[in-house]
Amino acid sequence: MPEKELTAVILAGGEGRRMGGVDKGLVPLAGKPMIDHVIARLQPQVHHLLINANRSHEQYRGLGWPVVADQAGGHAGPLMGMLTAMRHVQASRVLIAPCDTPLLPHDLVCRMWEAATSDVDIVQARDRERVHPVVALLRTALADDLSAALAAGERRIDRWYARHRLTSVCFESHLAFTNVNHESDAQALLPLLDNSRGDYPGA
Ligand SMILES: Nc1nc2c(ncn2[C@@H]2O[C@H](COP(=O)(O)OP(=O)(O)OP(=O)(O)O)[C@@H](O)[C@H]2O)c(=O)[nH]1
Ligand SMILES: [Mg+2]
Repeated sequence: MPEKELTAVILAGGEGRRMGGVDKGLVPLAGKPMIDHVIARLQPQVHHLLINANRSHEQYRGLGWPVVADQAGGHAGPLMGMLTAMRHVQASRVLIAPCDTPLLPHDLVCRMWEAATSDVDIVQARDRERVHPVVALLRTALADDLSAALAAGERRIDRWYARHRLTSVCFESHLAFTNVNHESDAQALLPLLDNSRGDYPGA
């Protein structure tokens, strides 16, 4: 079981360029903002949620969770969202997830937590085909190291992860990490969204 104060930080700080510059977390999907689907998946699994966004703060706050902007502007990418998350959370680990993966596993947190042994700094999610590094459980004590890496120009998650004690947890369903990058991805997801048990067709 995760420690009492585990927080999930949902990264919604991107520019949504492949969708014409929209605020992806707020794009309507099956009648609610995309990030609401992510919240619905994560809320039962953690103790607190935090939304990391760089615009539309009023709307995000309206969803009922605190909202924090990136520590430094300039759209430095997901690593900057991760740094922001680490700086805002007191606990030793923080769970990170993107705002555009509405089908996250129901057992995400407990499986990631199990893998976060004392000799592991970073747990990332994977399926049988690929890793999903934006779904991760990070040791918050890495904040200074990440801050220095970002200041030195690092923007690649995989390269920063590789400098630390990293492990992966494999989830069976590749659909669980389906993410929305284009308008057509959102359409393709619609039939899967009402399957609340998480055993998706084709999984
Ligand atoms: N905090 C923060 N999060 C970011 C930033 N850039 C991307 N993200 C988040 O990282 C996750 C994965 O990013 P993408 O799927 O590339 O989303 P995006 O950058 O908004 O979209 P594109 O502009 O089309 O690449 C999403 O949850 C984004 O919100 C950033 O500069 N800051
Ligand atoms: Mg991007």
